[in-house]
Amino acid sequence: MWRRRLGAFLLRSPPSSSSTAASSCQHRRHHLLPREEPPALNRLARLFTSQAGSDGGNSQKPFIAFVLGGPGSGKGTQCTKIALDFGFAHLSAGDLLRHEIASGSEKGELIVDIIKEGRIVPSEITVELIRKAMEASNANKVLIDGFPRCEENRIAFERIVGREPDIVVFFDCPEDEMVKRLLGRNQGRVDDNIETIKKRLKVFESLNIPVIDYYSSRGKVRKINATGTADEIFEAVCKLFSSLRF
Ligand SMILES: Nc1ncnc2c1ncn2[C@@H]1O[C@H](COP(=O)(O)OP(=O)(O)OP(=O)(O)O)[C@@H](O)[C@H]1O
Ligand SMILES: Nc1ccn([C@@H]2O[C@H](COP(=O)(O)O)[C@@H](O)[C@H]2O)c(=O)n1
Ligand SMILES: [Mg+2]
Repeated sequence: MWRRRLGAFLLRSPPSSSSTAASSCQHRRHHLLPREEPPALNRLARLFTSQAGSDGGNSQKPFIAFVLGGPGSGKGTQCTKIALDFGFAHLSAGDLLRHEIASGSEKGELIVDIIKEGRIVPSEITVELIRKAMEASNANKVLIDGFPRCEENRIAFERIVGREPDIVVFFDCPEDEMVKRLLGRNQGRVDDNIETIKKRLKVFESLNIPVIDYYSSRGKVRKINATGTADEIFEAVCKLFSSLRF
């Protein structure tokens, strides 16, 4: 448990200020269960689910949701809410890369240059960070935010982790809205400037859309209209997650 908490503390984005009780999901499947279920309930839940136990024990394969969408479509914002309401571990590929930069490693120096250019970091690096984070979280349901960004990412994940996602959530947002949001983000990110944003939008169209098309052809994509307020979008997210069996 401590490993899960430490992992989550290190690897999750800080909760957004909009993640209030008022904005939490009206449809959520946890309404009848407290978030930290007592041990007896954990054991009972485990008997009735195909996945690992709700104490986070990941002795079986976790439920994996890839979360995709253009830059600024609101992936991080919605993942924070999903993690809170549905008990998912939230692993953001971008946050893991930024964490590597902050560590001062040699790899970090390479990564920061790539992020400034809006390009994609070599898949071996990103997948290894995700693999380790999944292991550290020991979670039975995981959101992998901002991954895979290209076919190379996708193939490397399948090879190294040995899994496909259970679902792919796609936040569909018009470009002008994404640009507006990114320019207003104000979190000191090296890629939140108009030059990098233009490059990221091109990379999204040319490399990420084909991955979404690939998963669509496999029936895994759940598209969500990402316009409107974060709370309005979360209503649609809640309908989706309440309908899932994990
Ligand atoms: N529905 C919304 N309406 C207006 N602003 C939003 C909405 N959702 C998120 N934002 C804001 O837009 C900015 C980008 O959101 P967020 O960081 O969640 O996007 P993202 O898809 O994770 O972007 P990136 O790919 O760059 O990490 C943030 O400042 C966030 O607070
Ligand atoms: N799979 C990924 C994810 C991210 N990157 C790089 O990080 C930048 C920021 O990512 P966000 O998810 O926080 O938007 C992104 O533009 C890429 O440069 C990556 O290479 N591979
Ligand atoms: Mg993000």
